[in-house]
Amino acid sequence: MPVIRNLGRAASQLLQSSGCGCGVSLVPARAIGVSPRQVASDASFHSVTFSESDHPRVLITGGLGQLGVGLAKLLRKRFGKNNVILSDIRKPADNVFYSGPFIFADILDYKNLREIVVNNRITWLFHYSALLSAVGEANVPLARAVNITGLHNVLDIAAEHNLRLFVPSTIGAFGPTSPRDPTPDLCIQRPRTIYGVSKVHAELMGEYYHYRYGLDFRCLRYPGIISADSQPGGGTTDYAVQIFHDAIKTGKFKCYLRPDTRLPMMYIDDCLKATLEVMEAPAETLTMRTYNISAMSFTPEELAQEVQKYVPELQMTYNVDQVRQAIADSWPMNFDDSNARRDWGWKHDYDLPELVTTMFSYLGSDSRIAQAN
Ligand SMILES: NC(=O)c1ccc[n+]([C@@H]2O[C@H](COP(=O)([O-])OP(=O)(O)OC[C@H]3O[C@@H](n4cnc5c(N)ncnc54)[C@H](O)[C@@H]3O)[C@@H](O)[C@H]2O)c1
Ligand SMILES: C[C@@H](O)[C@H](N)C(=O)O
Repeated sequence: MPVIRNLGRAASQLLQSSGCGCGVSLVPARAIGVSPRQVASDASFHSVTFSESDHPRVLITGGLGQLGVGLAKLLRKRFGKNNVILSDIRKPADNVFYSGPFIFADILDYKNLREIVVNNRITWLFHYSALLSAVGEANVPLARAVNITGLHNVLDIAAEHNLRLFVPSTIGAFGPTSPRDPTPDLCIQRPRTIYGVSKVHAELMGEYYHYRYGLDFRCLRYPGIISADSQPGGGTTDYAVQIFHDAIKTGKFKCYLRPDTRLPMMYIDDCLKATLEVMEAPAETLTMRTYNISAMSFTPEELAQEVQKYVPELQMTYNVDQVRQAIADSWPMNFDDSNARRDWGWKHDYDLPELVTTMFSYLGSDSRIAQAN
């Protein structure tokens, strides 16, 4: 690491002393200039007033997906409601809109994103916008735009404005030639989805900006995330959320992955806790900028067995979707997160039994569950 950091320093010193008079900056070139469009700070969202405090002022992009609303809730508890702005290109539900500041932000609109950061004096950015693995394969040009061009916009704005930037990566950043059981932080990464390719790109670009421009980039590779009060956005691990809803509603679940498909998974509270922890970790504790995090790993068959403790009559059938099966077969089965545990004390709270108990207690104990107990 120090070698690379020194390389970056040496390169900028070389440029600065080159005598070209071109005033080489440590931030990306397009980040220098004046935004032609300035809007009033409260023009497009409601009731945002920041109190003077040491708290970071946070922007979450792509915040209306499976993870963003929960993240906003956690961050608002910690930093104050008005210090956390949720954003997306979709219309928020009433309860989300009235729970704190919300703003329209399209990450493909560089100038607008920059205005939002400037006008709201943003200091931390959580970049959640993305097209996930399955929807990415269904629309590669859009996935490329959102996941790669959008990331470039975010990186430049973050570097220019000295933001602490969190970008989630994924188990999908690995591929069939990666070691799969377990998968360490540093190994071959040759994913075969546009989602995975874009996430490896994000990891590498973020780390490059860190060493080249001093950007405070932090990245966790999430497993498949399981949540009760938000729906997944079109990934390969979505079955592990849907099974709970279908078990309760119909007592039947048709799984699109083979029964023995093992993937790393995590309950949403652990995922969001890890995200906040890595953002708050002192920089000197981070020996890396991209970490695996892990909690549990299971197959559809094992999940069904655990669900059947609550819904014994659950009928699980399989109708394999070749696209998602091929993706899952190329992903890690178990994730090695020993570096996160060592460096900043990562520790998960939920294993499979606690996950299933928590999901059923959130989703309501209807007659099926009552009968089982
Ligand atoms: N959910 C998981 O299991 C999981 C696992 C690993 C990594 N991640 C990563 O975490 C992040 C959040 O995941 P999620 O599950 O909430 O995703 P999601 O698909 O549920 O939500 C993504 C959001 O991005 C928004 N978006 C799309 N195009 C946009 C644009 N041009 N500008 C702004 N927003 C745009 C969408 O409207 C959507 O609300 C993603 O980066 C994802 O790759 C998620
Ligand atoms: C694993 C993760 O990145 C996402 N849930 C997907 O399946 O695409």
